[in-house]
Amino acid sequence: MSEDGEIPRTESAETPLFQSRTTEIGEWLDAAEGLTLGLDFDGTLAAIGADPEETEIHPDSRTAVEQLVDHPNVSVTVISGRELSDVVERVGIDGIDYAGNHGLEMRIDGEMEVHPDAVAARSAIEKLCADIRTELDHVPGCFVEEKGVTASVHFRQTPEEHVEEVIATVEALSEAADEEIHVVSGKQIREIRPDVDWDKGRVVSRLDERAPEGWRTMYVGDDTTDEDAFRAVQPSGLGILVGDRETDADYRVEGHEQVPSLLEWLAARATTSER
Ligand SMILES: O=P(O)(O)OC[C@H]1O[C@H](O[C@H]2O[C@H](CO)[C@@H](O)[C@H](O)[C@H]2O)[C@H](O)[C@@H](O)[C@@H]1O
Repeated sequence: MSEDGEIPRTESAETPLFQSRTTEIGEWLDAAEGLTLGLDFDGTLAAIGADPEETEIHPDSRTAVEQLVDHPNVSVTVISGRELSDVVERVGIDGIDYAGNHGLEMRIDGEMEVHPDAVAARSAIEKLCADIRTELDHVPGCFVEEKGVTASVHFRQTPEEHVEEVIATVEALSEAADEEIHVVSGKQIREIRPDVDWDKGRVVSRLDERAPEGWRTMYVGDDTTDEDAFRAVQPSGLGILVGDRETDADYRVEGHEQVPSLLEWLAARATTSER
């Protein structure tokens, strides 16, 4: 660690494995008064699969998060691209905070809130979903997940020769929509979002602002939409990528299979720490 308590950042191409740096990460944790922990859902707490309806939190991650919740100096928030009600149901842990639709919807301290500008665009998103469904009805494996204030167009199960058409259609129909709509890439999906300046990084910054003095923030996620959060935790926080690619995260674990042991390590460390 440097004298000001920050861990020196590395080039993204050489992001070190979390497991190889537990000593310095432990020191970083010990230097904090408390931990604000942000966790992505799909690809992090749960494995990526063909059907988003079938996705479940890994049972060992659930147990580790439940242990973290019991610690008074740890605050956990699950921050997902899924609709808030969906991610709350799939995680199902009381005593933590949740952000859905990349933070356009939040449940903090049990209080629900939805970004007002996103609410205003809801009907435009609804109409766009209907148009995409009609236009792409003939494409096998392509489906639209309506999430209220956003939507995801899935093509994980779509034959390669149709993928370009899916992406081009989503972009063209979004461009032609009555309201300003943004199309954002995710893992084998295109997300349709309202014109609201909000992302997972903004959620993390908000959590930072409400954390007690001296607390530090860690964020764990796998997707490109998690990069906003990795940047937002800098300079004093830590970002942990699930996977291996160019990233602004500080450390990485190889895959979602390693997330339970990362959380178990944190839970054990939080409990034994003298904070
Ligand atoms: O922010 P996240 O919690 O990671 O949510 C991002 C998106 O996750 C889901 O889609 C992804 O997972 C699916 C199930 O494993 C997979 O089939 C799909 O290809 C992935 O992109 C979810 O369905 C989306 O709504 C979320 O935006």
